[in-house]
Amino acid sequence: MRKTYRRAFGRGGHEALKGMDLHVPAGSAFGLIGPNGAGKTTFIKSVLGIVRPSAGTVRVLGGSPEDPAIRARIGYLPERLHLPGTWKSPAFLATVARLKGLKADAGAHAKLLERVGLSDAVDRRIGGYSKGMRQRLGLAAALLGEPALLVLDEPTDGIDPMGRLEVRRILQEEVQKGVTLFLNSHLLAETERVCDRVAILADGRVLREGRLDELAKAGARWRVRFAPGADTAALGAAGFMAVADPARGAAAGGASRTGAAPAGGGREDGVYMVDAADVAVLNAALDRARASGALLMELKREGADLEAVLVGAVGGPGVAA
Ligand SMILES: Nc1ncnc2c1ncn2[C@@H]1O[C@H](COP(=O)(O)OP(=O)(O)OP(=O)(O)O)[C@@H](O)[C@H]1O
Repeated sequence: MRKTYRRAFGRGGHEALKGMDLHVPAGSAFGLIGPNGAGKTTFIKSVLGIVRPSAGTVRVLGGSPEDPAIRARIGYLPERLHLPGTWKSPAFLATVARLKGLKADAGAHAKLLERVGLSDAVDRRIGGYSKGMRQRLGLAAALLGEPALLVLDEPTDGIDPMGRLEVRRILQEEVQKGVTLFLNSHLLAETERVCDRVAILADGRVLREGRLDELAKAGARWRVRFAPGADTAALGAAGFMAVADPARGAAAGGASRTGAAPAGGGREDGVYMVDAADVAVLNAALDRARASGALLMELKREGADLEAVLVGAVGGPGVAA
C-alpha cells in the first residue's frame, strides 16, 4: 500500500507510506512502532477507512474499511480524544453507542465504566477529568459493542502506572476473548508487555515484522562479568567483547549497550558483551571462556528489549523525523 498526501495546489505531494505490506493475524496482539513521522497514524487511518490509499488495498475483518458493517466491528481509541467537557460519562457512552448503531443499554455502560475504573466519576463532568481518566473513558467507548478489532493509538498516554496495569489487564482479557488488538504506542515497554507481534515502521516502510520473542532473540546481547585475571585475548576469540566505557565504575550497571571495545582491551572489572541468538550459542561461548580459565561472576540479558530491536532496525538516535 502507498499513501501520498497531495498538496492542495500544484503537483507532487508527500509520500507517507512507500509500499507498506503488512498482515495482522486475527486474534493477535499487534504493536506498531517506529520513529515520529514513520507513517503509523496514516496506516491506522487507512485501516479505519479515514484515509484512502493512493495505491494498493486494505482489507479489514475480511472486508473493506469503508463498509459500515465492518467499521461497526472496530473499536478505535484515537491519539487525540475530543470529549464533550460539559457531559458526564454515561451520556457520552450512550451517544457513542447510538452513533455505532447499538441498542441503549445503561446497565452495560455502567459495567464498562466500572471495568475501566471510572464508576466513582460517573456524576462528574468530563471536563474535570484528568488525562488518564479521559483515556479510560476513550477506552470504554472503544470497547462498546464488543468489537472484533481494537485499534488503540497511545492508549496509556497520561495514565499512571497502576492505571496502566489495569488497562493492560483489560487489553489482555480482550485478546484472550479472541479480539484482535492493534496498538500504536511510543511506550515500548507497554508494547512489549501487551503485544505478541510487532512491526517496525520507518519512513513509510516496514523494516521488521514478526513475533516479539523472535525479533528480540535475533538481537540478543548478553552482559557478562568474569573474575579478575581472565585471559582477554582468549575471551575475544570466544566472542566476548570488552565493554568500552570511559566512566570507570559504571561497568556493572551503566555501560553503553553498543559501546564494545576490541577484544584484548578488557577492563579490570571484567565486563564483556557477547551476542548469542539463543542459549545454546551463549553456553557454547561460555564453555570456550571457561576452557581458557575465565570464571563467570555475572550474566545479564542486554539486547533483547524492544528498544534495542527498534534501534537495531532503524539505526539509532538521529533518524527520527
Ligand atoms: N494530512 C496530511 N497531509 C500531508 N502530510 C501528512 C498528513 N498527515 C501526515 N502527513 C505526513 O506523513 C508522514 C507520516 O505521518 P504520520 O502521522 O502517519 O506518522 P506517525 O508515524 O504517526 O508519526 P508520530 O509518531 O509523530 O505520530 C509525516 O511526514 C507527516 O508529516
